[in-house]
Amino acid sequence: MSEKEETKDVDVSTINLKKGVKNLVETMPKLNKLPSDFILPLERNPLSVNYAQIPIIDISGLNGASETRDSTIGAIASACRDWGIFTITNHGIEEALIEDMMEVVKEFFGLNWRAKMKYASDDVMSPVRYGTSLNTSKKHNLHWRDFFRHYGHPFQDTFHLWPHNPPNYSNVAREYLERVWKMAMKIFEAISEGLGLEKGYIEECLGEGVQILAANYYPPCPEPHKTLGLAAHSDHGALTFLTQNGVDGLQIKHIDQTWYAVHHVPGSFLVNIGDYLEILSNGRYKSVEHRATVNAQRTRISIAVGHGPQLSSFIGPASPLVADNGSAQYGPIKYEDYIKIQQSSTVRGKTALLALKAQQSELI
Ligand SMILES: O=C(O)CCC(=O)C(=O)O
Ligand SMILES: [Fe+2]
Repeated sequence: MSEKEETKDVDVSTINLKKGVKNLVETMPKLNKLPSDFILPLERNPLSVNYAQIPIIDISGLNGASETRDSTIGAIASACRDWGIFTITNHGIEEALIEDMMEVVKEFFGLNWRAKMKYASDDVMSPVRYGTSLNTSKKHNLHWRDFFRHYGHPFQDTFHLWPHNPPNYSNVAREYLERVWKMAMKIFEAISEGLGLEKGYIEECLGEGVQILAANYYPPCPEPHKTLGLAAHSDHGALTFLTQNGVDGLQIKHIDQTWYAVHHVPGSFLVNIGDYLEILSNGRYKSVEHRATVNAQRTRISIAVGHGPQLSSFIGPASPLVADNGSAQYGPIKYEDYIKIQQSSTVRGKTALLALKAQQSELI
């Protein structure tokens, strides 16, 4: 290849980009240079960071005798305070179900682009949504990711809208999401108790609640050190449960402001704190900023399931925790409005939450 060809930018039209990065790498198998739209202003090579030693918690202790239960609640409370992310093991969801879920997600992404584009939407609140990058309706640096999202619990509202292809997708996803929801409620009980609240406090705040599944597909990338699969952000809900296909790529920004890579232990879930839990705890626990890196060799697939309050509810700190702190640090805001603000921004990080906090401090 001549010098000129090597330095030439790859021209990828907007139309082609809307079909996603999976389609891009498949239609341009010789692509060895990252198209300039994907180059992100990164301070340093995102692939050069160290692994974090995040806490690993055996949550079967929550079903044990009171001493074991208390020490498990204590471990969860410390992990929430010190890390905002932890690994849970012995959670009771069979590995076979997690593998089946990964398989149907993989099959969904394997459909041709026309089948997936049926679910394409620029509306961030669309109950079922396929897309690429962050927000294709707005101009911004692109990310090396295709995604597919839909609501889970409460199932009666959207189950009929989930994909019918692959044929077993909706049944497998339903079983998976029901089990993850139950597991999340158990952890919310532990977190409530760890915060000194009644056991059922958080679950009650959630009302009917909302569960959102995000499946992310990161194909091999020609220059992975110049871009990201997903830019730094925090999740808007209370807790997100993440599993992946055996390929690492998640990174977190620790309290010391350093980025660390996170290893996923097969069969476990990574659990991370989102903005709603930071708000509810009146800032005792902080949502963890995280991002996804990509690599040159292997496709990475992750499945993240977020849990938050029902969309119509007004969110704010738990009153017993406001009494302790003296004043409410955040909100109130309708949860649905918060999601719209957070999801529509092309500059992520924790900007939405910081704006909510700043707004509140002006009122105090
Ligand atoms: O792929 C990952 O590891 C992160 C996914 C994520 O942060 C999300 O879907 O919100
Ligand atoms: Fe996330």
